[in-house]
Amino acid sequence: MVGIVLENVAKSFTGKRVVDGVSLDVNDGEFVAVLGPSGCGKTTLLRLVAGFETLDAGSIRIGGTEVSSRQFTLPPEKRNIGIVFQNYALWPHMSVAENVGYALKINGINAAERNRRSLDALAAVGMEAFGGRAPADLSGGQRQRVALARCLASDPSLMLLDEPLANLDVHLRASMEKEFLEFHRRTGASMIYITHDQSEAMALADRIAVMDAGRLVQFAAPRALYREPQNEMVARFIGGGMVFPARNVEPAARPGHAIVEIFGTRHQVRAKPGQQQAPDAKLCIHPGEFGLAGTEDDGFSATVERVIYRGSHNQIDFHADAMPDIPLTLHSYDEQPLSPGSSISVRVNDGWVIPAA
Ligand SMILES: Nc1ncnc2c1ncn2[C@@H]1O[C@H](COP(=O)(O)OP(=O)(O)OP(=O)(O)O)[C@@H](O)[C@H]1O
Repeated sequence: MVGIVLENVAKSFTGKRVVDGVSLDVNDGEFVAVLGPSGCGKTTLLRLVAGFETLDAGSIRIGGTEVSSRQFTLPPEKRNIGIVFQNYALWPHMSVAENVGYALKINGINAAERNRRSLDALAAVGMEAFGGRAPADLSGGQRQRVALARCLASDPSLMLLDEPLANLDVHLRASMEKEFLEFHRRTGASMIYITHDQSEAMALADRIAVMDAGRLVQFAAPRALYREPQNEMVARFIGGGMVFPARNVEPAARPGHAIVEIFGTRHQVRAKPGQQQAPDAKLCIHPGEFGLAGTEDDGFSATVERVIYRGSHNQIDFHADAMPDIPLTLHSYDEQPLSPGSSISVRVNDGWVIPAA
């Protein structure tokens, strides 16, 4: 187990900054997901940590030892890291067991020991019966398990995973998520897991690093990212957050709260401690945080645009009558029949004032 420290890491390709001053501190044994839209620099960051790319600026330390700087790059094979890619990268001409034992062979580990460690690793991912098969005769999920076993066999202190579930169908992804958590618990290795799927990141990671255009925008536990996004991009990216204007922000008597005007009505929402009075702010609310107001509640007037049955709830798309251009959504658990054009009153159960930039 080792911690990883990235300090002001930068990388450009053909003059374009792809990773722009990223500092990140991954604790010993921590599971960190790196999340962000396509092209934001996630894979490049991972390749820098792995040692496949050289740094333009900054430094990377693994377990207290500097492995990359502007002047120096320790080669990947000397970093004691395991890497799992989305395309598994299994050798097609080798059996499953040979694939798992290959790195051990390269490292000069004798056949008996190699065999034992390969079998143990295959057993850990429930694939002990498949050692003699060719990778081509396995399903996608099984291949990904073999790729995990291969990592496990070489007993890395740090694992780098680049969208390892991207090629799997939705059911397999859910079962592989469990597999990763079990794998993490079992090995105690530090993990850096790249994904653009926020629900996957939320389900797996201790902390999530959200990247946008090469920069690290927020690094926090999933709950903190969801509840307290630091800017608009994170607010929208995580959990379908809606961002819209609030007016006349006043600090509330309750610490960590503020009273704001939302579509003409006053509501108490969460805010950073020390939130100042302000004429305007941006607010983040998730669909589950609005509710249909009862007669005794204060709500803002709105109009239903469409109702979608989602099994566990109805998704109600609507707009506030005060600002009809902003599309809003709430989840309703009542059986109350609503149809497009209905007038409703909407309660604000929770919300977050996005800190001013
Ligand atoms: N070797 C390279 N040469 C030139 N440009 C590159 C190279 N590698 C990556 N890029 C560019 O750097 C940017 C970031 O790429 P990167 O693969 O790191 O993003 P990503 O966040 O992993 O994207 P995705 O989720 O789509 O895989 C992209 O614009 C990409 O085209």
